[in-house]
Amino acid sequence: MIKVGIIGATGYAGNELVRLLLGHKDAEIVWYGSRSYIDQKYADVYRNMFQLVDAVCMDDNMDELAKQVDVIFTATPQGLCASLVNEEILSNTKIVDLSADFRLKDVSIYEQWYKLEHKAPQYIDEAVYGLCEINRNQITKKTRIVANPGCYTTTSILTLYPMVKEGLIDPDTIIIDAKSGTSGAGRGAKVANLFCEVNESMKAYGVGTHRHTPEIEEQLGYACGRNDLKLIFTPHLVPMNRGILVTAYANLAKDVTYEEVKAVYDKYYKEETFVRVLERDVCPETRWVEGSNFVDIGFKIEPRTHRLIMMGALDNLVKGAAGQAVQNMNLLFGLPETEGLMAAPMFP
Ligand SMILES: NC(=O)C1=CN([C@@H]2O[C@H](COP(=O)(O)OP(=O)(O)OC[C@H]3O[C@@H](n4cnc5c(N)ncnc54)[C@H](OP(=O)(O)O)[C@@H]3O)[C@@H](O)[C@H]2O)C=CC1
Ligand SMILES: CC(=O)N[C@@H](CCC(=O)OP(=O)(O)O)C(=O)O
Repeated sequence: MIKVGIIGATGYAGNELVRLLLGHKDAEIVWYGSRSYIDQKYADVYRNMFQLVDAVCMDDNMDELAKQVDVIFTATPQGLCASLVNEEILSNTKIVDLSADFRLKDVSIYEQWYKLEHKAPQYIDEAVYGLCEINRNQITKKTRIVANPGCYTTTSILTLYPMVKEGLIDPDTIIIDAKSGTSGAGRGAKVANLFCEVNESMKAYGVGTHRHTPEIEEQLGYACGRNDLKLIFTPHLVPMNRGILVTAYANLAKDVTYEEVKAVYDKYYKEETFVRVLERDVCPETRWVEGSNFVDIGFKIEPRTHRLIMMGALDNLVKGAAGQAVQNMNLLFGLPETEGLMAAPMFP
């Protein structure tokens, strides 16, 4: 049994980790970390766990936790994991960090976009960017830190990656329009996320400045061998609980047919359990992936403007956070990658 500790178990991503790990046959949660609910029963914070979880919440003492568990998930705000991690911890356990602390390889870009001083830059190089479908060979029993990609970035990169990698689109013309449900903003109380502020409305935010922009640029830059790739990423907040929908646009680099584009997507994803390339003219919808670890992808060639329109949908709390983190844990311990993750999407 893999012993698991979760720092940030009382957040939305943390609760989703708990839900998924309860159904995992090789993992046992032994530490429900919290800042605000220490000594309170976890099931009193999240009543969906009534009679399923007896444990009380513990503090975020990562040094102590590292001695007790095989893997720690940090589902905490940006900067916290980097401020806690040290060599002794990493000699005792593995870390899957759901925040962005180890995602960007250039610390100055992290500090510029996150407006935070990075407290552990010495671990950035060894951390593996845990986008499993692309980097699974780098995630092994020897890996100590996995930087779990974010929700917008997972959707955007998986949707665009084959097209960029195979040169079907001009990467300098990429525009990503993304939409997220409100759980993407976390459970913490913020006026902007109150019911009346979000319900019956939609808005763009972080326009031209959203911190996921350099993460997508870096990863798609690797795909086309460029370290200067720039693109436009515009997120929107929509009044639903879960889900990310990405619609991405780019100029075609050459004339292509539907069959040629489909063949490229199939080349990368036909064998991937969690990436579903949809049938011709079917557009992904968040409702068809909700509660699951699937990413649905569709596309349309737009001949009038010689562009390709690429679409992707996933559940921000599952493939966009906790599900991908469990997928990474499975890889770290040599388990079947799909263990604990094969629940079908729920509907309605
Ligand atoms: N929500 C999403 O869709 C996604 C989230 N992520 C990332 O996952 C991480 C968690 O996000 P999310 O669950 O939404 O956030 P929440 O705000 O819902 O939860 C944050 C968690 O971190 C804990 N926490 C906050 N501050 C501290 C601190 N100083 N020390 C210890 N624990 C602390 C909170 O504890 P308590 O409640 O007890 O105070 C809570 O458990 C973030 O880095 C986020 O960017 C990534 C992809 C998607
Ligand atoms: C709707 C909403 O507010 N979403 C969050 C991003 C989700 C997230 O969790 O961020 P990471 O992927 O960086 O971990 C935001 O835009 O800041």
